[in-house]
Amino acid sequence: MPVTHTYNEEHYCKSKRERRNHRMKVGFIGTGSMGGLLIDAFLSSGGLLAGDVIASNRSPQKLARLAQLHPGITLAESNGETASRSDILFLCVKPMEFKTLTDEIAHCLRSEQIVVSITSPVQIYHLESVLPSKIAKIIPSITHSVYSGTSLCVLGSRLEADDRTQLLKLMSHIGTPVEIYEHHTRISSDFSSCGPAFLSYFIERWIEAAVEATGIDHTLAGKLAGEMLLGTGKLLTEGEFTPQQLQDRVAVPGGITAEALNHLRCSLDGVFERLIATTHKKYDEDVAKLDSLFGRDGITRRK
Ligand SMILES: NC(=O)C1=CN([C@@H]2O[C@H](COP(=O)(O)OP(=O)(O)OC[C@H]3O[C@@H](n4cnc5c(N)ncnc54)[C@H](OP(=O)(O)O)[C@@H]3O)[C@@H](O)[C@H]2O)C=CC1
Ligand SMILES: O=C(O)[C@@H]1CCC=N1
Repeated sequence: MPVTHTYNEEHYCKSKRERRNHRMKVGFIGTGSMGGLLIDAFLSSGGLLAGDVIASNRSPQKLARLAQLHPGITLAESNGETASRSDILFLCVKPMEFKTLTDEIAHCLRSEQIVVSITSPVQIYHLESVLPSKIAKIIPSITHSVYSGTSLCVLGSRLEADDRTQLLKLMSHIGTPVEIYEHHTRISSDFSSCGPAFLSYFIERWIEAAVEATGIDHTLAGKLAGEMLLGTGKLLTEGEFTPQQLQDRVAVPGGITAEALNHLRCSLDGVFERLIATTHKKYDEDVAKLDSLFGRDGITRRK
């Protein structure tokens, strides 16, 4: 694909030696909820220095707030500038905003750069069909704001071993990167990035019922629930318990937990099957809309 460099081309197309010595620049287009969170987390974890970051956003107010929070980051004049100056470029806009954005920045990108989509329905084949760069999809999680949780990594066909190492190393500053098959993006993301919302809903309903039934203080119930979730997470990861083993350890035969688990088994029958059907239906609809936006001609959909 022919590539035209519009932004100060000579300055940024460095010789190989210069490139080896220069610090990696990481760009973010879209500094809303998730783009902003990623910048915050990379900077506060020490994964990136302020001077490594360049960002642009559609509305300038969010960028101004970001600059106040993180003096030293570069605010680009345009998405094209962010694109052309980044070694790794995170696209942090919503799915249906991708096509407009890729149309805008395609001519500013080069083959050695890595472009990362953080949204699940945008497929590697969508981006590889319109951008000259190496493409990855990395689905982050709100849990990265406390340097926790998994980031789901799908690596496109143009990435080389060094690129993979570089991306996984970067993501490991704010969470645990895990490589997945692209066809498992939705189900994996249900756990890692939607999961905090799903579990919070479960906890919220439980707390409300507890307050209503017993008069326990709402804040106290929230603290008990949060600490319990944290401990359960540790037992399932560091503690090497499986969910089944945890239930067996807590539910002594004939005890209260065993009785309550029997109740949950009946009450939750079919809930998770319907939850998965819901997320996958929405995902399939979004992929179909993106197929139409990006144009299916010449695109081979990989399963
Ligand atoms: N929230 C989460 O926990 C997770 C979200 N994601 C994914 O992240 C993506 C972004 O979500 P989120 O951050 O919540 O959404 P937001 O709406 O908060 O952020 C999107 C940002 O993109 C900006 N934007 C849109 N179009 C352009 C453009 N052409 N050029 C520059 N900036 C643009 C918007 O600017 P403006 O200020 O004008 O609105 C906005 O700031 C979604 O696809 C979501 O699925 C992935 C994992 C977890
Ligand atoms: O694109 C996604 O799947 C993510 C998960 C949470 C919100 N958006």
